[in-house]
Amino acid sequence: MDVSVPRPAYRRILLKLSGEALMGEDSYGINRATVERIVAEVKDVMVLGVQVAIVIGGGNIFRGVAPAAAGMDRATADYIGMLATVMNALALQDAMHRVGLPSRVQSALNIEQVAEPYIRGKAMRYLEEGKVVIFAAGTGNPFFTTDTAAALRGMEMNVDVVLKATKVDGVYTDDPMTHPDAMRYQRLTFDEAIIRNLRVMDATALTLCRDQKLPVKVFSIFKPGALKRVVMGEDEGTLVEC
Ligand SMILES: Nc1ncnc2c1ncn2[C@@H]1O[C@H](COP(=O)(O)OP(=O)(O)OP(=O)(O)O)[C@@H](O)[C@H]1O
Ligand SMILES: O=c1ccn([C@@H]2O[C@H](COP(=O)(O)O)[C@@H](O)[C@H]2O)c(=O)[nH]1
Repeated sequence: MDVSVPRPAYRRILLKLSGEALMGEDSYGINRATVERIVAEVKDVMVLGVQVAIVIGGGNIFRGVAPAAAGMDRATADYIGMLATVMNALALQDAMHRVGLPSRVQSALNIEQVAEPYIRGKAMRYLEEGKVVIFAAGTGNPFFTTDTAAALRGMEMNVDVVLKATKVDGVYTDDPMTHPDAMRYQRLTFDEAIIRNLRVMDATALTLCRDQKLPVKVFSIFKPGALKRVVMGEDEGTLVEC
């Protein structure tokens, strides 16, 4: 009889949390119950000994390319978008603190009264100490996205995988929100995702991950227990790899 306990498939992960995932059923902002549920899911994988770094999006508050930003200088709109991710990061950290999950926020924009600056070595040490590191303000540069920040920080942190937690349960042949007949891939290559313009993740992020051979798993953060199933290597979401 095999009594071995199943072990996580990954030692260190970069979880990209869509800002919109924090809205829950609301149409805007941060839904407290939703944040608490996501934090509980993160805690479930931390107790398995998995090191967790998070890049948080800002789409629930502000997007540089959204209609709300129309007419604005693009770089200014993007800085507003990055500041939105800082708000999400603080809300996430607060919820982690309330359940005793140690975490640190590091910001790519200098905002030292609010969050530590991004320092790679320090972030690595926090991960080794079992703290969640939440990366805020994306890459710190306008004209980028938090998906690209996830690829970048994932590479810098030497993670095993980028887990893109979003509203849909994987990569589809077309946007499933607008094409209900679209089919989900179980796995596909970066080149296929880029050539077919499957916009679940932006092309810059996909290219970075492809070049560094960093796999990406796309899954739904709204599906209870999905994060743990992904971490345990179970069949969940879509794997994008070389
Ligand atoms: N081929 C595709 N397969 C799956 N999803 C797709 C595809 N094309 C477009 N999408 C859309 O991509 C979206 C993923 O975006 P998500 O909300 O995670 O965006 P984000 O910009 O990373 O996050 P944020 O909400 O923080 O701005 C899904 O809502 C989905 O509707
Ligand atoms: O590196 C970055 C990351 C983000 N932005 C701006 O922030 C918003 C919100 O990020 P999402 O990835 O859409 O969640 C984004 O639309 C950009 O305006 C940025 O400029 N640089």
